[in-house]
Amino acid sequence: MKTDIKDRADIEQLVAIFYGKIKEDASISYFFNEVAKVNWDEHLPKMCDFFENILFFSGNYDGNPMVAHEDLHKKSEVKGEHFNHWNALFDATVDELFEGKKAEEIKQRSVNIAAAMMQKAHR
Ligand code: HEM
Repeated sequence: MKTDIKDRADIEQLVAIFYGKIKEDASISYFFNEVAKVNWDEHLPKMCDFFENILFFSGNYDGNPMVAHEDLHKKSEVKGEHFNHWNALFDATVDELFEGKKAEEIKQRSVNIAAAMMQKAHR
């Protein structure tokens, strides 16, 4: 039976599996591998900090995702369809692994953040 997201270890599992898919994804891996040339060993722990802060108020994330994505968008246009695909992959991964209030919350918050990023990039 699936359980809810309960701690950092669960977030690490979610992030590892989700970005495993992103790395291989035909439509959005390009932004990470070619445009930003992301260092995955740094990016994944940062994403865990980000999600842990959202779900459990851990206070360990102090970056600015809006600015990071505006910069990315200036280098290569991130379209609505890319964000929709990111969210679809994210939701599918959460649903594969977890079930419960925190699982619903992380999906909803991510859709809202994606919408805000999208609006900022295309205003
Ligand atoms: C098509 C959609 C997206 C693409 C292509 C994308 C791509 C990227 C890339 C390439 C970076 C690394 C930037 C760098 O280090 O130079 C990044 C950072 C990040 N992304 Fe996204 N992203 C997407 C959607 C999202 C969404 C929806 C969220 C939040 C729910 C998110 C959260 C973050 C965070 C927290 C960082 C780290 C920012 C920092 O503190 O440096 N991303 N993203």
